[in-house]
Amino acid sequence: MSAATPSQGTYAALHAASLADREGFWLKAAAAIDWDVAPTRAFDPEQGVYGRWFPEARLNVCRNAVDRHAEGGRADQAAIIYDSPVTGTKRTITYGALRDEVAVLAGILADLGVGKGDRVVVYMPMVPEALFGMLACARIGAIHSVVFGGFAANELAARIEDAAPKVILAASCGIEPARTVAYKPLLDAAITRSSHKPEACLILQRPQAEAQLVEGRDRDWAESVARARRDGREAEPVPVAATDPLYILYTSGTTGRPKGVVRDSGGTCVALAWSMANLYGVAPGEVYFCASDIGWVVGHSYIVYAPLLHGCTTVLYEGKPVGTPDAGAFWRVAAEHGVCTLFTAPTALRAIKKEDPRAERIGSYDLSRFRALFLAGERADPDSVAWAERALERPVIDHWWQTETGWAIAGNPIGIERLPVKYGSTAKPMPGYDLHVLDETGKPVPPGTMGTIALKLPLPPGCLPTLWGSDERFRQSYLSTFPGHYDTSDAGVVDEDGYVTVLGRTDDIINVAGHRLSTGGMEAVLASHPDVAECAVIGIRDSLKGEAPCGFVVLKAGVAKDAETIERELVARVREEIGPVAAFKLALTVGRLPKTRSGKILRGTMKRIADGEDFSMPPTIEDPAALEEIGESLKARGIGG
Ligand SMILES: CCC(=O)SCCNC(=O)CCNC(=O)[C@H](O)C(C)(C)COP(=O)(O)OP(=O)(O)OC[C@H]1O[C@@H](n2cnc3c(N)ncnc32)[C@H](O)[C@@H]1OP(=O)(O)O
Repeated sequence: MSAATPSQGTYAALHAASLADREGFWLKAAAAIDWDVAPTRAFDPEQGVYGRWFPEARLNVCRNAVDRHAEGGRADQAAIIYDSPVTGTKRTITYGALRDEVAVLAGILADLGVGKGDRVVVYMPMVPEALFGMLACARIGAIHSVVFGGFAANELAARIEDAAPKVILAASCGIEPARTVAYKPLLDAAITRSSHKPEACLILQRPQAEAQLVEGRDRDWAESVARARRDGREAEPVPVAATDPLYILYTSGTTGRPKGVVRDSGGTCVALAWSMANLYGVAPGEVYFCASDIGWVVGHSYIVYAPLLHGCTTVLYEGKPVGTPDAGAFWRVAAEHGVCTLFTAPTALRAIKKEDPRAERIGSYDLSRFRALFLAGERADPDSVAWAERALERPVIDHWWQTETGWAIAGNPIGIERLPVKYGSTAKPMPGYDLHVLDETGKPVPPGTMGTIALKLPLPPGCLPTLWGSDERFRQSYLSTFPGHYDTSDAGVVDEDGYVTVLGRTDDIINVAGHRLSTGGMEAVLASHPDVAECAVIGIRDSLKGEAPCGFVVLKAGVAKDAETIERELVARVREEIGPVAAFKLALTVGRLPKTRSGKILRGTMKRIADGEDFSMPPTIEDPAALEEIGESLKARGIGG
């Protein structure tokens, strides 16, 4: 069995080598993967939109993540530890058992007519069957598209419409600490709204809320598995091209439908296996705990694929950082399962810090095997990083990546060399990333100067090669602003030492509790209210969630309904249309929106006012009094200076 071992050399030497000798660097990393046809070259610049990784190679991702470990001495090692405080359940699934579960489910999918290249939507909470489903797709070369459970039917419908799945895997419900979320009515509504209809849905019935099955379309998961086992039905891994898609994961677009980020098979395996040893410093056989959700890219990469590709045990945690039952939950899990590395979002850390400011709960647990805490998903505030360092007495490492990249753009590769931590910075670019900070004309800015962070093409393995069904949208969205570069749409600086600091988005995306959300999408929902004439949504600073959305609405002339009722309706409407994950709780009725003389709404200045920051009056403002009115309406709700 091959498994990535940490690369020799310093960070600087490796990063330089990855750019100077792309072929040599990534072909060496590719040795960690079992190929059906091994790559003879790493990159073909002539294929795809900007080139493709491992163009002639073939492999099966599921075989690499499961079978080779089951057959290579890890059959009795835990592959997945499911720990669910919300249901009071714990379950350990060995690599041997995982192989069986996945092979049977893959057989069921194949019997439902799913084959190589077909799409399967997965709308499931954090249960082992969701992972079985993802891996079963990979086993037969089907493309999964997981949709986060906190999205409403409309968002699910948009994803079904775009991915056109043959089959949908779903659970009857998800379990939030305060309520059971019935998934099935959302699924049924989404299928009704979508013009594309799946041929079948496989429904995992959970006892907390069993679902009504639709005859002729829905099948019971447990019954299907029992039947397949009885019939000895299993599917073997199907080799696919390294360039074939492994999955599609949708992320908020600035306008209109969500963008289907495509992840390929070969590059993903190589990059993720490399990252486990070199970035996270984790060895095969160790226990890795990524406290995110399989609906996000972090969950795809570091709950499912990377730990399993690397022969680790992955912890699948169905709970929250606080309240299930307390702020010691993560430390309890880490101690109980012998976790070496925890990866979570800064918002989770802030929630723990708020409830247990003196970090007293940590002392109740044996964290002797715990080595490092990694943070990503949003900017990590220095206070929380310093708090965690003091409390854990371990490295706390912020790193930066995007749904599009699938793994870290910048980080502190403790498997190679531990770089000094600079609070607020995500350290240095990872191998393969040729990172530049550019001004609006595309010229590099001097160190320490803010600009847009752009990545010179090609992107390294594991990053998106395109958007599902639209090379043109991919080019327009990411490659057109700075020719020859991928535009991250994140603003930031690189300092004299090469440290990267990400400061915020350059588009209308906001980050709420580590969730990337489009303010444009929320504005569309507000504007659809019959009483709303115009609106603007901004992200305002939130001590817990990083940012929280705030909507300003101007009502149509002659509306008789009181503003408070309309504001309540608007909050409900966003929850209904986008989902609870939008965390849209604040709508403010104002007399007018501040605009430039050319009619552009001054969202940036409104945000500075809401965040209590100094601002200068934009010289092109139509009427300065409109900004004062925004300040007053915020102040009336206790927001801003
Ligand atoms: C690096 C590339 C990336 O950025 S990938 C994305 C990385 N981001 C993450 O991993 C997300 C990190 N955040 C979290 O895990 C959560 O926000 C944590 C910190 C645990 C807090 O969770 P919670 O208390 O539920 O707050 P929230 O803001 O997430 O939730 C808002 C409302 O949505 C609901 N919700 C949440 N998850 C689900 C779900 N799976 N199914 C159904 N509903 C869900 C929550 O219950 C909450 O609802 P409510 O408004 O309180 O009623």
